[in-house]
Amino acid sequence: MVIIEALLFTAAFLVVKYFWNYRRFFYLANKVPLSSFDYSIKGLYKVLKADNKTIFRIIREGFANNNVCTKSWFGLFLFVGIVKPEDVKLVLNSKDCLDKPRFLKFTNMPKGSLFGDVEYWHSHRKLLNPYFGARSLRNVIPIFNNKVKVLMTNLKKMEGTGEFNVLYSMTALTLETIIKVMEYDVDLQNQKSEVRDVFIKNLEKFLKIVTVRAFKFWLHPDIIFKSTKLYQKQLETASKTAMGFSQNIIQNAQNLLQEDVNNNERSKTFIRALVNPKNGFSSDEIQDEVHTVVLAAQDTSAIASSSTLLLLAMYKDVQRKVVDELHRIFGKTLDAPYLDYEKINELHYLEMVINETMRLLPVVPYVFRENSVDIGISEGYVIPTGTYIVIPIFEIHRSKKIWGEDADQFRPERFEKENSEKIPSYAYIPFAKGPRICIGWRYAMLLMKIQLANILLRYEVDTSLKFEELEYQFNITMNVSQGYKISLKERIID
Ligand code: HEM
Repeated sequence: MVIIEALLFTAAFLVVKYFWNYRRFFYLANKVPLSSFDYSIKGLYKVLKADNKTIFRIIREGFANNNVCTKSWFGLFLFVGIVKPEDVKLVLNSKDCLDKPRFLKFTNMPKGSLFGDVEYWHSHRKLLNPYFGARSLRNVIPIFNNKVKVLMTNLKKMEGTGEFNVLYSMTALTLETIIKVMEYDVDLQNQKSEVRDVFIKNLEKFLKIVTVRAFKFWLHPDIIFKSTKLYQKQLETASKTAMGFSQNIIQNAQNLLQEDVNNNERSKTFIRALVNPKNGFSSDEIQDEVHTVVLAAQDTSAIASSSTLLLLAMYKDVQRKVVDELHRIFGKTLDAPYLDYEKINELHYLEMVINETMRLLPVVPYVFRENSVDIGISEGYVIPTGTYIVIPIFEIHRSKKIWGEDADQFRPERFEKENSEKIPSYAYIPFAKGPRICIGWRYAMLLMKIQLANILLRYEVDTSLKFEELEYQFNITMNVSQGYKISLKERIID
């Protein structure tokens, strides 16, 4: 009896001590408006059962009240979403908000520059930055052009066969391309679809597991997660994705590095820089960074280009304008010539279309930060230290307050020079912004423009899907649940 009393007393003491130590945190959190998330038993049961489609819906519902900031509690974890571009700007540029939330670190995603601690991130980002600048990227444009030609040969097989999910072809392309940029070769695009799609379907499953785990906080501790079937499934799916190639990529780069060392030159490619012992990265760090870049590059660009094709298939008038621009630049041809850096930069209307697509269908719908000091935002609210700050790109991109009554409509002309000048800074952030802006944004835009120019010159793209009927699911990235179903017909040039 005495022991139980002592235990109860200690437990009560620890609870009081916890709340006393965090009294400022709870005081400030209390002032932030509560989201419309359903905290009842029924609501929590819904989360317990949620699939990736429902998770997306639940997060969206949380922002329905349109406040400057909105909080949700998951146990003692405080999530605060911010929607005003000026607050987003403040957070994304603050040196005190560079970290990713602890809950993402529970997800066993590779701890490369995407999810690493700030110190770790800083050294990796510094090393990688020069290789993703405009000058260095000119060197990879030949790879992009070559890989897109392989894509075109493979798409020929789909011509006239009815609707198919173009995401699989796009993912095979982006995966092969990033691996080639890392100076290794895999032949995925030419594989039979059953072989090729194994990689892609496993990546999809892997990301679904990561998302489900991130949302179900009771699965965060490794000791619990590792005893679940989900963990076995995660290991199984990871080994069947591109992550299975990482050792070959690294080994190959180590061999190639010798050339740079012999010629006494700076490492020619980022993969050689990464494996260069002079830069002091451990083998685990190198492997995680390779996984990160492969994961970050492949799914994202494939979704963005598939989404663009899907919207162009729905909006034929816009497709016509893109093709007019292509004909103006390349002549009335079915076969795109080699696209160099200068030619790619002439594709202004195509760029507006890609921008408008990523506004309506942002590939990364939410980004997260954790603040190491209290952060004051609009209307006097203060986000207490240690909050998981949510930047809901999807909501910001669809906000009627920012974009007007037609915010839900596909209208690339918003990005015409004179109109885009009126878009508030940080209202359009498909690649995030600030010091942790997507390192691959230029890479992605160049590759997408080459792909789309090739496809749209040759094919008229069609779909039976309607924009208003699209449903979305959250797998860290955002996907259209129905798939990116399009059909291809050879274009008739008038
Ligand atoms: C359309 C394509 C892409 C989109 C929409 C996209 C979007 C994003 C976003 C929103 C972030 C910030 C994530 C966060 O702060 O939590 C990010 C980070 C990152 N992206 Fe991308 N990305 C794309 C393509 C790429 C490509 C092609 C690469 C590499 C070749 C890449 C590599 C990375 C890396 C390494 C980071 C982490 C940057 C850091 O924390 O410093 N991404 N991306």
